Amino acid sequence: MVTPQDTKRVPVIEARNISVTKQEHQLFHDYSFSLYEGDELCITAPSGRGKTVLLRILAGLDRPDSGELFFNGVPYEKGGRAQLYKQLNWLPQRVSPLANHVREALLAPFTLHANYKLKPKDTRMLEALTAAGLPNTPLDHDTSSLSGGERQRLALARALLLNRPLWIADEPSAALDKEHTLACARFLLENSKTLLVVTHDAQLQSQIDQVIELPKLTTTNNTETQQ
Ligand SMILES: Nc1ncnc2c1ncn2[C@@H]1O[C@H](COP(=O)(O)OP(=O)(O)OP(=O)(O)O)[C@@H](O)[C@H]1O
Repeated sequence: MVTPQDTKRVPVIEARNISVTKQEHQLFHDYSFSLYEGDELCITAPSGRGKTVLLRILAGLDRPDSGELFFNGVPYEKGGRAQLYKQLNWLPQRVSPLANHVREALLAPFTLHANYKLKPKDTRMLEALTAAGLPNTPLDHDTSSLSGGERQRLALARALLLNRPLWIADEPSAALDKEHTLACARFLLENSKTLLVVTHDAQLQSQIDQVIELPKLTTTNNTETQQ
């Protein structure tokens, strides 16, 4: 939601007039979107409308067919994407444990040079697991034995350890029950400064400040508009 003050503020993430077609089906036409620092925003829409496609574009992982993306006013193509990657905790829909054991799974991002100095100690990792809803999980626990919901919570613990201000999460509660969904919402809200979530989950939506429905692309008089 854009307020009069927002006209002076620079969005953390801005998509300007993006268009995207997948398999001959246009998902976005001249679509614009802004996320401001401190926003807690949820995007919802019926299945297949393009929520994941949009999120991946905003997260700098895919490119639109046309249009521009900006991070703090800097075009993704001119350094904005690189700046975004330093600030972003990306929580994808399908979580990969990234390693055979919990400790290595949590440490995976810290093997990268950019994160190496932030490598957490065991005590910090155990605290993060507890905060993310996996208490009493040994660090040498085999990740292949984790359920889908436990994998999602492992990804939350990993994100917590990375300690970044901007969180983008795609269906973070997809494999969680009611109780864990509420805990997940609290966790996301407490640990992010700016939060963008895609979800169908009414319970998760109810916890988040703003909910926007992704507009449907309609065709009228040969003119396509995003409503
Ligand atoms: N890489 C791709 N190649 C071809 N088609 C794709 C690709 N990614 C997405 N699509 C198509 O784009 C459409 C939107 O996909 P997307 O995953 O964004 O939907 P969604 O709104 O997130 O749906 P859901 O709620 O079911 O996850 C779908 O029809 C999908 O098949």
